[in-house]
Formats: sequence, C-alpha cells, structure tokens
Amino acid sequence: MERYVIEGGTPLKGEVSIAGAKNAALGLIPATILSEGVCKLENIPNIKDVNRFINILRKLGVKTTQINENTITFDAQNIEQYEMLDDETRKMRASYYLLGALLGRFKKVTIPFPGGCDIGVRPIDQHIKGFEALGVKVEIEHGVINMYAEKLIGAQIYMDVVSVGATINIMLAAVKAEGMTVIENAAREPHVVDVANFLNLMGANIKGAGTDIIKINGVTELRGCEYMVIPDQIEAGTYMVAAVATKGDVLIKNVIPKHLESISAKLTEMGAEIIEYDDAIRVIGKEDLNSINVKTLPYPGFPTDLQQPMAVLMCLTQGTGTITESIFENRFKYVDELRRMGADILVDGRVAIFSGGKQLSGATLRATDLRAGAAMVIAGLAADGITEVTELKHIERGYENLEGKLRSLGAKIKKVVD
Ligand SMILES: CC(=O)N[C@H]1[C@@H](OP(=O)(O)OP(=O)(O)OC[C@H]2O[C@@H](n3ccc(=O)[nH]c3=O)[C@H](O)[C@@H]2O)O[C@H](CO)[C@@H](O)[C@@H]1O
Ligand SMILES: C=C(OP(=O)(O)O)C(=O)O
Repeated sequence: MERYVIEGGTPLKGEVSIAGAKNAALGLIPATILSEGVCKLENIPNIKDVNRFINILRKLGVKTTQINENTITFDAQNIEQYEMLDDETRKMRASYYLLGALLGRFKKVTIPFPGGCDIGVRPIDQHIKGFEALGVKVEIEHGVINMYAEKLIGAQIYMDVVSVGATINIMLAAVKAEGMTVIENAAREPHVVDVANFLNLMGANIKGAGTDIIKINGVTELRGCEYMVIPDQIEAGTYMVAAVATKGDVLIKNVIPKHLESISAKLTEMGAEIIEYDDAIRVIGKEDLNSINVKTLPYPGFPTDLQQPMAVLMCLTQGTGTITESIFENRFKYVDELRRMGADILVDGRVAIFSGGKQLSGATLRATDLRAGAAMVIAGLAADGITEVTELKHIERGYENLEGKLRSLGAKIKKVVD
C-alpha cells in the first residue's frame, strides 16, 4: 500500500512551477487522431490519466515518440482501428473523447462507457444528442457504446447543460463534418479554447471557442502541427489554496492568471494577499481567515475541481461559511474524512456548511477521489501532528510530482510504500 505521511504545521515557502493542464491534454491527445500529419505536443503533464490515454492511442496504432519528459509526437496517419474495449478505456472519464475523434476520422467508433472520479451521476446524454444531430446512429449494449454514420453533417446543437466534455467531443467530430455546426450554450473552460486552438492550427475552422456559441465549419483534411498545452488551472489553484492553508508565501509560476481569477477573488475575500504577474501569481497567507460563501459554476465561475481543496480553508476560518456544489450532485463524500480531523461540517444536499474555529488534528485519511485527495494533503499540511493519506492512485491521476513539489516548498511530506 502506498501512502503519504505528512507532518503538519510548516508554512509553504518558495516557488513552484505548474504543469500542463490535465483536462486540456486529455482533449488534445485524442485530437491528434484526426490529423493526417505528425503532431508534436509540448508541456504534456506526466500524470497517470495522460499516460494511460497515450497508451490507449498506441494500442489504436498511433506511433508516439517521446522527445523529452513533457514533449511527445503523435503520428496517427496509418491507424485503421476504431474499436477500443480494454480496461484502461473503461477506467478514464476522458476516454469519451475517442467518440468524437474516431467519428471524425472513421465515422464509426466502439468504446466502453467512460469511468472517472466518483462524484455523482455523470451521464453522456449531451454528447450523444450532439452526435445524433450530426447524423450518427448510436447503440448502447452491455456497457459498450457503438456509433456509426454514413456522413457527418453539420447541425445546430443546443446543449441542455453546460458540459465541458460534450462541447469538446462535438467539436472533435464536427471539424470533419460537411458544412456548419453551431454549438449553443457551449462550455467556456480554458481547455475548450485550448482544444479549439489546436484543431485550428491543424487546419480546422472553429470560431467562438471561449464564448457560449461555437461555430465550426467542417474541413476535409487536418494536418500535423506543433502545440503547447496550457498550464493547469486546477493544479495552480491547489497550490494557491495550500499556500493560504499553511499561512505560507508561494510564487506559483507558469500560470495564466486570467484563468485563476475566480480563485484569486475568493482567496482575497478570505483575507489572503494575491499578487499577479504576467505568467506567475504570488499567494501570501494570513494568520486569520474570513468566512466566505463559495458556489461552483461553469467557467468563469469557481471551478468544481477546486471545491474540495477549498473546503479545507473553510474549516480554518473563525466563523461559518458555505460551499454550494452546483455542477456534480455527489461531490461531498470527502467531508467524512475531514470530520476525522475535528472539522465541523454539515452537508445538506448540494450545500456544505462549515463552522470554523477548530484546529484540524492529524488523522489517517482516504483520498476518495482525485481532488478529495489533494484536499486531504492540504488538510494534513495545515493540521497539528501526523496525517496519513491513502489511495494515492487517485491523486496521481492528476498531479505531477505532488510530493516533490510540496517538499521543495518546505512541506514535511513523504511517500511510504509498504
Ligand atoms: C476529463 C475532464 O475534462 N473532466 C472534467 C470535465 O468533466 P465532464 O466532462 O464529465 O463534466 P461536464 O462539464 O460534462 O459536466 C457538467 C455537468 O453536466 C452534466 N452532464 C454532462 C454531460 C452530459 O452529457 N449530460 C449531463 O447532464 C454532468 O452530470 C455535470 O452535472 O468537466 C468537469 C466540470 O468542469 C470537471 O469537473 C472534470 O474535471
Ligand atoms: C473530476 C475530475 O476528473 P475526471 O473528469 O477525469 O474524473 C477532476 O479532474 O477533478
């Protein structure tokens, strides 16, 4: 069994560099399937989900060359396979992008239902609705999705919910459809824009990514290109929260401060000092934190993926604050773990009420999912005494070298393998 052993109480101090964005890389990697040339991706984060997806592409016949730790070329010119039913595909959420990418390339695809963090029901009805509008026939049997089309034809698609995955997936198929596709009520997350920019560099014609109306004029061929993954908004936000939780002073480098505005605003409201530079952000924690209310929303709102780390800060204030989770219906499972540390949290449906004023004390905690895992680590860094965090496989899905980066900031954390 692997676990982190953390001795709390040391303020984080120094500089940390943020890796490429998990959720952008997970869209860009399958997008390379659409290219009839070689694509070079730089700033790919070295994390489990990304490495798993690269392996899936290799199994499909994509030739990959590792140029250095974070740069890889993808050559999908000779692939013939459009079916991927292995276990790795089943485990990942982002494997749903194989639907859009393989439909765009072959007009047919067979994959299992996607996995991902256990944070509530995660339907893919909006993905399916979009593909059907493009002329795709969909069959679902025994947990396997089978899609095929004679032709992909551009269409007007209104998304009933704002979905990052559905927006990117429809874009992936629509770039190779005949005519114009319009996605209304599209997601505006930075990774939606990143995938659109990459596809445009490959020769696609996408306009409006970053707004809630995206227009895609289909093209017949996409070429190879070189592209750099954007910095990870969520990894950056995690270090921002960790700096405040430990009353530290951290310069977080290789970020796009614009992507972090919702987090900076909330940390400032809590009393932390935030200094923005062109591609870095300095976060200085304070002795006393104000209680605040946070509601998760689609971008540019406060990201649901930082809800769990933020919960730790809510425990460290003196008064009462709330978090409303409006994206996923069951993303509060981790509060039981924080309660073991003495936190006072009441959950009522989509709202968690935090009564502050309690010193967290070290305990053995389970990383129930990826961001809950990050929250447990931050709680351990802020707590009195020793905290052990188990089930690191979740954390390693999305954080590059978390232990090493925290240690470089002075944290007393070590990974123990029994
Ligand atoms: C691999 C990846 O990029 N994962 C991210 C992606 O997940 P994911 O793409 O799964 O999240 P979505 O943006 O699609 O989900 C948003 C909401 O829409 C609902 N929904 C979604 C699709 C659908 O067909 N029908 C439907 O009802 C979901 O249940 C959820 O309530 O965006 C989430 C929201 O920013 C992030 O938490 C995840 O880290
Ligand atoms: C929920 C997340 O990931 P996934 O969609 O891959 O499960 C996340 O990154 O916080």
